[in-house]
Amino acid sequence: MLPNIDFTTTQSYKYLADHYIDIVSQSLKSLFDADNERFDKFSIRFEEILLDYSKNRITDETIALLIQLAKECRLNDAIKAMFSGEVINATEGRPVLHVALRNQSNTPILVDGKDVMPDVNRVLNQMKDFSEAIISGSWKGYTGKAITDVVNIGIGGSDLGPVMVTEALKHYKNHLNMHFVSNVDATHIVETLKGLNAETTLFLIASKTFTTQETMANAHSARDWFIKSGGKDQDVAKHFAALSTNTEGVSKFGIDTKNMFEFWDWVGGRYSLWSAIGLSIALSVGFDNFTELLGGAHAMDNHFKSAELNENLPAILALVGIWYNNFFDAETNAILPYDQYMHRFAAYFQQGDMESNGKHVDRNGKHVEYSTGPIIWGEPGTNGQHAFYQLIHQGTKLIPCDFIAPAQSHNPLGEHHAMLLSNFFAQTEALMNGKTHEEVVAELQKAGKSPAEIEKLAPFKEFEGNRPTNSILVKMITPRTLGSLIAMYEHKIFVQGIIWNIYSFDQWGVELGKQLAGKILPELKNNDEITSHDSSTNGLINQYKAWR
Ligand SMILES: O=P(O)(O)OC[C@H]1O[C@H](O)[C@H](O)[C@@H](O)[C@@H]1O
Repeated sequence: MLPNIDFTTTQSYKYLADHYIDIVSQSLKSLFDADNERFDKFSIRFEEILLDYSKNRITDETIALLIQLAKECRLNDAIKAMFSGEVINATEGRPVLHVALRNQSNTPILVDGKDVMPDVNRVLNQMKDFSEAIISGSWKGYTGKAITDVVNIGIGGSDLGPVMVTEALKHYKNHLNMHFVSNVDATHIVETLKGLNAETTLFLIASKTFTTQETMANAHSARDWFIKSGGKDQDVAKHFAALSTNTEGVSKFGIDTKNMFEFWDWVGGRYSLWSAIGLSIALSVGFDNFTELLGGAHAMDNHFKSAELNENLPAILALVGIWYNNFFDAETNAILPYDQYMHRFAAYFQQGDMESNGKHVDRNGKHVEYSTGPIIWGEPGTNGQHAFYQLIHQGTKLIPCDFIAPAQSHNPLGEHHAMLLSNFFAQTEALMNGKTHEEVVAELQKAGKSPAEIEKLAPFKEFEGNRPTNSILVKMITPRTLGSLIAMYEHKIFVQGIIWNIYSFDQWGVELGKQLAGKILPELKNNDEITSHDSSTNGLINQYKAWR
């Protein structure tokens, strides 16, 4: 059982509310001036990851109170409940065990009294054999040729994780061409299949439920394309594999269950890249690298379970996030990787975080009186700097940012990496220090501006500063480091969900739109005028019918 505590009724919450009044008037700059130890105090090293959270609007007292808050909300009991396979996803009646998928220590993890590890290891071995056969070319297509192209068909968690990781680890990629089709918009599959050869193409149908409309539609279209291109029904087995929990659905579709890579209902869709859903990753970078990715995540799991809260990366990130979300009323959190390979990282955690903690009902089924999950967004640096950083620096909204960068580039080329990293360092410094009126005036004087001009221009050129950031510097983006980073954010999301007293592992909010689309689809089959909805929806449907 998860604890069930309204965090706003705790002692520490009340202290934090008072403490906020104290902190809100202080500048980050003055906090640094007052404490030489600040970086050492507010940074944590884990393997080849350094989290510097000193550029946050916090003091020793803030952290102590936030840790007390986590304790009052019985975070440690919640962590134990997750790792021991308790049914913590209560509204779906399931345990939450993505940690079992990367449990390289192989310690037993029980679900209904049965150790899940033998099944986890069996599927990992199946993935190993299959990926090795495809990569080596010993697996032949229906005309005897080796596979050259892999198309993963899936959406949401069955797409975002594989896309994000295969992009982030592109440096480790082999000769296979990877493609990802998610959108039900035919453009996605049509454009992807252009130029592909059915004889050398492998389709992975990735769907936990094997009922998702978009994925099923794309899978059927892929199969039709395969048959039209010359493949026969009996050849499907050589070109289609399924990654799913739904054996019946898979065989109904016509995929031999020998080509099915199983996972289980205790793996949430947005936590599934570690499962059979990660087969496209194993194909793209090889099984050894996939194992390294799992190893990095497992190391982070162990850290999360055992490190004291003041040295615990996911816990600290979560608590500092709560500080802004619930005391400063920050609505969003930007994730800004200074690494081109990680260009889908923010998009990945849009689902990871927003589908997990975008909830307004607490664990008692009551409407919460406080703010829960933040809006997650972001783009890789430095591109973001030339697009939306203006608002982060000078807008009216407080946007806590996570800056992520590798010290070493996979592509050392001239001064590029030093230039990239100089931006990474400069941005967090600029956001913290800002630029005072005096500094602006001095600069304009130096540029030869007249006093009148200076007076006019100065307000626009000033920066208030005091904008908080976390810096996450890693040695290099390797499969292991990436695995650790992903697991770090997963556990951050978990900690926040525990404190907000919400269920982070269901996603009922995506159902209503699906249901209504299911009702509307038959109404689009003929040209009859539609009157069954509100006037806006009727008007839009009828205009669509007139124009199509
Ligand atoms: O893997 P599937 O069963 O096809 O589900 C794909 C996606 O569908 C839903 O919209 C869920 O909200 C997501 O969490 C899930 O990842």
